[in-house]
Amino acid sequence: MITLKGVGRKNTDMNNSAYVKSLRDREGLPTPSGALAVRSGKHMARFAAGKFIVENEVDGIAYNQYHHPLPLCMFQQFWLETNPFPIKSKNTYQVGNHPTNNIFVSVETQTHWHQLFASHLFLEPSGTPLERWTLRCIPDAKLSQGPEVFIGICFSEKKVLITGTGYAGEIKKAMFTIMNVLLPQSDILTLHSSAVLTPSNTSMLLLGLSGTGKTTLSACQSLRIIGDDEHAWSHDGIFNLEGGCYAKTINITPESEPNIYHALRQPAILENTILNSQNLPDFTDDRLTENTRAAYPLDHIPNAYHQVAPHPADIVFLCYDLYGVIPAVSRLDALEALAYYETGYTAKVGATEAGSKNISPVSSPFFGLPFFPLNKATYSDLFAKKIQQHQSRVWLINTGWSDGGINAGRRHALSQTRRIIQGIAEQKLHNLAYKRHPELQLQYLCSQPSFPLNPELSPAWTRTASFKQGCMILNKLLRSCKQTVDID
Ligand SMILES: Nc1ncnc2c1ncn2[C@@H]1O[C@H](COP(=O)(O)OP(=O)(O)O)[C@@H](O)[C@H]1O
Ligand SMILES: C=C(OP(=O)(O)O)C(=O)O
Ligand SMILES: [Mn+2]
Repeated sequence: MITLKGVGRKNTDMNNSAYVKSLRDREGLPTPSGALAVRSGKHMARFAAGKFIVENEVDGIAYNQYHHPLPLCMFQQFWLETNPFPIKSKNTYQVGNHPTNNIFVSVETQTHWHQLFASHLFLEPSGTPLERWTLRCIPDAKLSQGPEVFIGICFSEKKVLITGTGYAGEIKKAMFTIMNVLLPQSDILTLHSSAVLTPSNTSMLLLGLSGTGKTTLSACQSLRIIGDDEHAWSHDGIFNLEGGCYAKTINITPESEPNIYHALRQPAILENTILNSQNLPDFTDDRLTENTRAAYPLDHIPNAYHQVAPHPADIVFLCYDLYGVIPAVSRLDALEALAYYETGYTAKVGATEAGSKNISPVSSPFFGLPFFPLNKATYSDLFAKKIQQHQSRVWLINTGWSDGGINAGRRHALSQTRRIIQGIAEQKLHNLAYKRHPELQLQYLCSQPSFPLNPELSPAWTRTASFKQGCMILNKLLRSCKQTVDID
């Protein structure tokens, strides 16, 4: 019998049972820390092109390259086609850590490890749900007339169907997409962000597309993690939609990211990490994928905060700037904040989306367009209203490339970014000296003895043609922020 240590306090029974059954059925291997190493199969990244939403069921869906319309009868047919596949495991969870603004989802999986994933990422039911959904995940199913990978959402029958992919991230992101449709109907803004509680008992949100640092920066020694990826902002504060984290593990070390590294213990899942002959994970090995992932309950991070948190005093946009034109940290006024929120300039990094192996600049409104299916005005208007109502300060942090950009510069150091986040949380950045950006007009923090920054935009760099070219592209994006433009 396998003994369990360090199990988080939620979903404990389900965690234990799915973990043990997964090992029993040889779905994965136990690593020395007790984490379960599994492989997701051919697809090891989110399928960006493949989500379908049944048509004519919800007002305001903006169908685009991420969300395609599907007739109800097709969805029903696909569902029936998965009936012959044995369901190994079934359990019900809550999505949304709020007594009333939540939904219940019954998760049916073909493997125990996908159920274990659901038990880490979702919550034990305790509230009163707005709706009750069913999610079926059958990686082995090949639909007769469907695409190779199918992620379908049907609002009338409250069903989600995932076939053709075993990448566990699809499970959580499908539920996120549903929450992004349901909650705004009650004036609740949903955000692709991590969230932390600051020492002054306010919350801080960190919005960003995949790879910009949400998970890493939320797992920090001095701030309390609320969640690493999906949050909602309601009239009573900020709450996590999830109950666990889904962290990238490539090149992780106990020194670089101690909280996350130590969270990789029983019954965490390691997805697509290669093990050595002693079953020890080799986090440097990217032969399977660079997008190696770990899923674990929120309680695996010390001092996690499980309540509805106070309204955010500070909101940070994390941007992975390839051009090196965005300074380490800038403060945005309300108009700038809205423009950057609607534009979501950043880069796609690290193969989180299938097909995006190389880094490319992208505009992804709300820092996550693939998960926000409603008309853009829904999210923009709510964002504008909330920051105005709660007087939240908005910051833009570049976690990407500094002076010289990706071709000639270096990435902003994680230690410096952490120091900036800490400075914001402790309200130490307000009274420092700022400069006006020569091309983007932002007010950015300059290096000063009480808060050294290395590098700051150097005058030599700002005079170059490359700098001006990068700024021109970004300015164009910001001006055309009403429409999505892929600029690669
Ligand atoms: N300055 C920086 N800020 C944040 N992350 C950084 C920085 N420099 C390097 N990184 C690395 O970038 C990755 C960010 O990934 P992650 O936190 O998982 O992003 P997200 O949760 O937004 O998808 C991590 O591997 C982290 O170590
Ligand atoms: C799981 C994901 O989240 P992130 O990469 O933002 O952590 C994803 O985008 O597929
Ligand atoms: Mn993340």
